Amino acid sequence: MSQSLNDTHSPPPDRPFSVLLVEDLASVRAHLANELRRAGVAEVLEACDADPALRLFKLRRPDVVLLDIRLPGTHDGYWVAQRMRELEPGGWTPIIFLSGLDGDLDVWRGIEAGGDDYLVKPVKPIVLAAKLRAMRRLHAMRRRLVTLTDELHVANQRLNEMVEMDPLTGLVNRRGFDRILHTEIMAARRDHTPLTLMLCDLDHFKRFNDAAGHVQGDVALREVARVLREVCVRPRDVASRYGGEEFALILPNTPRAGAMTFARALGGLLKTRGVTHPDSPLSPVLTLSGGITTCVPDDNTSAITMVMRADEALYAAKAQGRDRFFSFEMQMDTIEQRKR
Ligand SMILES: Nc1nc2c(ncn2[C@@H]2O[C@H](COP(=O)(O)OP(=O)(O)OP(=O)(O)O)[C@@H](O)[C@H]2O)c(=O)[nH]1
Repeated sequence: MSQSLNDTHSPPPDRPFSVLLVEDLASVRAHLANELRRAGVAEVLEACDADPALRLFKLRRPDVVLLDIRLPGTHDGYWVAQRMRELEPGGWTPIIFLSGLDGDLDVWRGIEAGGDDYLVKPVKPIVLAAKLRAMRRLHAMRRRLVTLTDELHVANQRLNEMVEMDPLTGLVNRRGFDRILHTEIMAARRDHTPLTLMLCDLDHFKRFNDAAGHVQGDVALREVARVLREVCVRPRDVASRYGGEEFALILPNTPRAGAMTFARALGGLLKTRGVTHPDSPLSPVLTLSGGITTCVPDDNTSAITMVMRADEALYAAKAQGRDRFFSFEMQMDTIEQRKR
């Protein structure tokens, strides 16, 4: 929506009102320029034929164009109006045709070519002033509309962000996670690149809450979120709050070995932060366990299968003593080797 209105051709909002006057006869041009200034136009840009008119239009972005139909050279005013319209896709600078011709067909051709109004020469000052007033009014309304559209666009963007944001931690929430994981699976399938999903769960967090209280629990969750944001250094890495004290990391273009290095860095950084755990049988500071799955997605890969695999690996990490990361695929490889 904003794209169509707020095009690059829109003049800056606080610029004085300007008119581009395209007229080949110097005496008529001087007279009209004078009348325009008397009518309150701050800047009158003057051109005598097609090329300088288009150059000025591109460069100075006038608010209104007064355009003579008959111009010297090969191009007439209709042609100039069409080029002007092409130069501002989505934008709309009012164009008023000027001509000694007053046939109905000329009016028709002028409007067809992209004109908004038509003035027959010699132009009466009072008529010129009235048309300008009308165009200025339209111009002001359009500016207001552009501003409102911009505001609406910003508000919509903010709303979209809020819909996918977890309020406690500021991380992407479950809804955002679902969307992004789906997108990244499609991208990795297309590009044949490895995608890693890591589910992390804080260890003995119930005991944390029970001993320190929920408010301190929330503080700890925010600190964990900060750590996750810090380790997600690549632009497409995403840290999300999957639910409660569970977090999910989506790491595009990350093979198994890279995922393990990442997990070690994450566990190490969380320990360095040293969030005191008041009642953990494992460690004096908060720790987490993680389940990892890595694959180059194919037609059978879905968000559900990836989450199930990461969850299974997480369950194994918890069962084996917590404060560790397990990879679903590495576990599978080990099982396969044992079978042989
Ligand atoms: N403070 C706080 N606590 C939360 C929030 N969401 C979930 N929790 C708590 O996280 C705890 C999760 O407990 P469990 O699922 O039993 O897991 P755990 O105690 O961490 O045990 P393991 O995962 O087996 O190590 C519960 O006490 C929840 O109340 C939250 O937003 N804030």
